Amino acid sequence: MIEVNHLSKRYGDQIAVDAVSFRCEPGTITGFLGPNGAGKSTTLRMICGLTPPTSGEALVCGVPYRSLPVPGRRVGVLLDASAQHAGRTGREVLALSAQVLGVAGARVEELLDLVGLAGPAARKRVRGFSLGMRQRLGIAHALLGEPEVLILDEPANGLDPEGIRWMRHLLREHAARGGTVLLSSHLLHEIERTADRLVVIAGGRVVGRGGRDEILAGGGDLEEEFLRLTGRRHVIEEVEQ
Ligand SMILES: Nc1ncnc2c1ncn2[C@@H]1O[C@H](COP(=O)(O)OP(=O)(O)OP(=O)(O)O)[C@@H](O)[C@H]1O
Repeated sequence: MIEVNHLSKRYGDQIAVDAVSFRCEPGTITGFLGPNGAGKSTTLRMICGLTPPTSGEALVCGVPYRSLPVPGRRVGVLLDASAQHAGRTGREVLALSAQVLGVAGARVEELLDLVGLAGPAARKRVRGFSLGMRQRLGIAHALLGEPEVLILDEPANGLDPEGIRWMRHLLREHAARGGTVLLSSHLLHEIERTADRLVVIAGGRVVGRGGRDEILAGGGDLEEEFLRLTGRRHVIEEVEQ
């Protein structure tokens, strides 16, 4: 469960996130959408205790993220796939975190296999990884502590079509087991297929929130609805004229 209550972040004169509220329930995948600079990453960083909010609060499993005794056991986070130590191999990255989380070494091998980084890839240093391989390692890292909540910022970035499909199944299975998923992405078609709930923000404010079918009840696709909600449709129409 994730609860975001009137969360705001101000940088100087600029309000990056403005009284954002939403909930992500167990057993659901929530797609978090918005144009560039809308405030998605800032919101996710505040939920994960990396950026202090100016006001409001975010609770994960009922408490602020930083109050969880071993956060990686409750919440799997992927915010920046390039944040891993470039000089370590994929196996080393996971083995170090497994020690911190008190996770058995066998889980590292299981995850390398699950994300397609077993064999020679596991011995390669992260600096030699493609973007897709970094994302796969980041997803393995998020899953390491068998958390019930997953918070993923653009996890499909750099994945090939097979990888995107694999991730969709992985997230659906996680939700089917009662897990909670919050997923930001610019891949609207993918979000439309994966998420069952949507939160749309623009200019730091929530402009749409609800079940996917409810939001798409007008009969349009998610791209149309996204452009309407975020007030960008007229910009596209001007460009197309
Ligand atoms: N550390 C910071 N200092 C100052 N301004 C910031 C900082 N971090 C984010 N911002 C500003 O806050 C706004 C929201 O940024 P954020 O990265 O949350 O957007 P986003 O929705 O994740 O965008 P994108 O889709 O491009 O990744 C932007 O205007 C950004 O410039």
